[in-house]
Amino acid sequence: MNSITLRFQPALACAWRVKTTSSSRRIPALQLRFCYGVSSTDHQPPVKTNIRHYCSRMDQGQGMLFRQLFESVSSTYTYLLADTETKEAVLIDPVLETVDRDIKLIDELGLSLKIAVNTHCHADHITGTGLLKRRLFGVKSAISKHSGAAADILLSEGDSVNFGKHCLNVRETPGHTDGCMTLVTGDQTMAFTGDTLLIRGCGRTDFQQGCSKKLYKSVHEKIFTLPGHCLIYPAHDYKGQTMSTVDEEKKYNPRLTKTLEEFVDIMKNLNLTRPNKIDIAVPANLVCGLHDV
Ligand SMILES: N[C@@H](CCC(=O)N[C@@H](CSS)C(=O)NCC(=O)O)C(=O)O
Ligand SMILES: [Fe+2]
Repeated sequence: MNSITLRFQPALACAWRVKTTSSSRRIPALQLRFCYGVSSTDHQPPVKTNIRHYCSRMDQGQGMLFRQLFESVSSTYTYLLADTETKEAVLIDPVLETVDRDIKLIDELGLSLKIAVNTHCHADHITGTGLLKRRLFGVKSAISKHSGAAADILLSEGDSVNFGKHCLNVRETPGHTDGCMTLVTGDQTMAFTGDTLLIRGCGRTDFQQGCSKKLYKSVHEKIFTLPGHCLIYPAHDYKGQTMSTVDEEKKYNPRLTKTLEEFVDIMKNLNLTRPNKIDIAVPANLVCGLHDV
């Protein structure tokens, strides 16, 4: 019997589990992932495991809706945030292939998507931003002004993305790319770190404008200075982990706990393969993803 896990996580609960007798059973519009997932230790090839770290977030009575969504081909997290009163919503890092899922959820929840924001110009997948703008009236795209990409809103340090009474504050965190940003909720309880800080890892620095020294400085000065309890939500996870905290990463991140010199050396020797889609994703993402859609 296969166990499949819905990677669509409501704010108050952990992941839902569904038992089925067939691996081909389909549940439309929700992301399914087999319990036998992919995991690896740092720098090691993936191995099969049934380990899952589920995401949970206590309702803090602040009137903010939050959903973490997963795209399994590129292992990308997309985040939906909204003001529960005004219904204004923001999507962080939407993926082209999951735009239908995102629109369906936005409709079901009665939300009005205002802004689709990318934490950086992604190299491994095409952003869903351009298609969302075509499909939903009034949506604006946003990205860092240092990314070199076109968007309706070009963000820089100290800017904020507002939705209802909530906001995301921009912290520039270059290193993986020049235009990487970390988006921090107004109350500093959540940080969307893109590829700058991954759970127990970090973004690679061997292409685009990658620079390991810059990344180290960004993490230490702009992320590790947030409150220790601040939740970390990255753009990717390849091991089934869904969230972390500033304190946890300061203590256990196998790369960022090292000295700068050791970190630079680790990053030089990652020996990762080039992302499969880099040659189509980067040019597409420089024009909001609307590249031969
Ligand atoms: N194999 C994947 C690409 C995986 C990869 O390179 N991930 C990036 C983030 S997407 S730009 C990364 O920074 N990884 C860091 C790490 O330590 O894994 C593909 O072909 O798409
Ligand atoms: Fe990236």
